Amino acid sequence: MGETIIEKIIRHNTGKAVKPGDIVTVNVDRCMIHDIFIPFVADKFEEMGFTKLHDPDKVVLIYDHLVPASQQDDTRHFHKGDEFVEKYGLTHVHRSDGICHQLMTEAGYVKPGDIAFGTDSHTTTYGCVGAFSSGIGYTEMASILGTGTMWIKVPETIKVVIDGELPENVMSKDIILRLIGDLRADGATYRALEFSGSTIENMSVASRMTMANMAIEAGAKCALFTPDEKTAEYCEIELNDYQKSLVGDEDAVYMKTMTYKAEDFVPVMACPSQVDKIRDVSELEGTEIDQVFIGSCTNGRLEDLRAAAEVLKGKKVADFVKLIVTPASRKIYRQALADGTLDILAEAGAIITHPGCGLCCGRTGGILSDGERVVATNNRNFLGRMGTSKVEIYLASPRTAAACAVAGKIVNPE
Ligand SMILES: CC(C)[C@H](C(=O)O)[C@@H](O)C(=O)O
Ligand code: SF4
Repeated sequence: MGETIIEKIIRHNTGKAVKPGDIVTVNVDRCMIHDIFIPFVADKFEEMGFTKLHDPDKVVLIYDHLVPASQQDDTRHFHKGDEFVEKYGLTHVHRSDGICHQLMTEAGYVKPGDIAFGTDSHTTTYGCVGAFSSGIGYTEMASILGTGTMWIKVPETIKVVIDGELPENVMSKDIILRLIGDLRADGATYRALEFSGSTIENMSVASRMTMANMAIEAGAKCALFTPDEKTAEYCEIELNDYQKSLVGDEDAVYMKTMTYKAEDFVPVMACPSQVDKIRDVSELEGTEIDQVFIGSCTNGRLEDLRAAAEVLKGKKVADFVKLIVTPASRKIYRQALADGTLDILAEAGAIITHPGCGLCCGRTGGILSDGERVVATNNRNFLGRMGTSKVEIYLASPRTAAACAVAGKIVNPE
């Protein structure tokens, strides 16, 4: 019988064919811990009685949520992390290079077909290169650090097929928002989302990353894209036979299949304060806004900044609106600097910040207060995430967000 991509990855890892519902132990190829959780992971690791890491090479520590510190207690996380690095010999450490999910594939830590875990819900992101990756808690992470293994229940797979050419003002963010609206926030709970079709094949790895990143907003355990030539180029590798085999088989068993025509997509937004409250931007036009945020592990990549720059070129951000732009990594920051993208954004009146999580989780720079409205390109519009609980967060694509910044209100990108 045929297999879905997740079933192939797990079979390759464990040496045994699996079916949904099986509980198996996998060898973890790479794991990621970020600054918020390192103190808890470190304490739990020692509490469990471990005295050395199973394999320091498999561990990546990234400071991103709290960098640079905005509250006094933040620095405690860095000190605790630095102690752990010293004591256990970690070598893959990033202290201000960007957001964890960007760095894990950008810096080459996760490759197609790998199994990776991270102490963050958006760890699903690495499915963009065809890896099985998922978020876990700090106790599970401590156990992985000591044993190199992790148990999982093999998920069922929902197949999503998208064919055709997207309208010009539509980005992959609009697709994943629409899908979350259709599935609802719990519609893919503990399932793998497997994407295919000509639209997906024509999409950049960066656009696939946006979609894999948000899979968790429908509850998915992971998202999977078949590795192809674009993936190989992005990962700077040649795909081996195993990696090339990561295609859902014709006769694989899927929980269900959802089919879309690319031409039918329009710019959309997730409205306050649920990720699955999806409306067409045209239904919301005219709603006044106070701020726009373009960044995060969802949409802080070069193509996102370029899309915003295309809209903002030669224009100005509306007087009363603050536009905050946060590249997802130092590499992206420097590329956007070198190719003039940041200059276009600065000229238009954007506030450009250091790479990191920044405003996405309401930490550094730009929190809002009662009655204010923000259009943002990140992945969650939960109550209180970017300021007080009376702030309204509308999630959108970078193209839509940039158009709103110019108009000072919600508008469709041209
Ligand atoms: C801080 C962390 C636990 C959290 C997550 O897991 O997603 C954060 O990254 C977020 O996006 O809300
Ligand atoms: S950018 Fe936002 S969503 Fe991504 S890891 Fe950071 S806080 Fe979480």
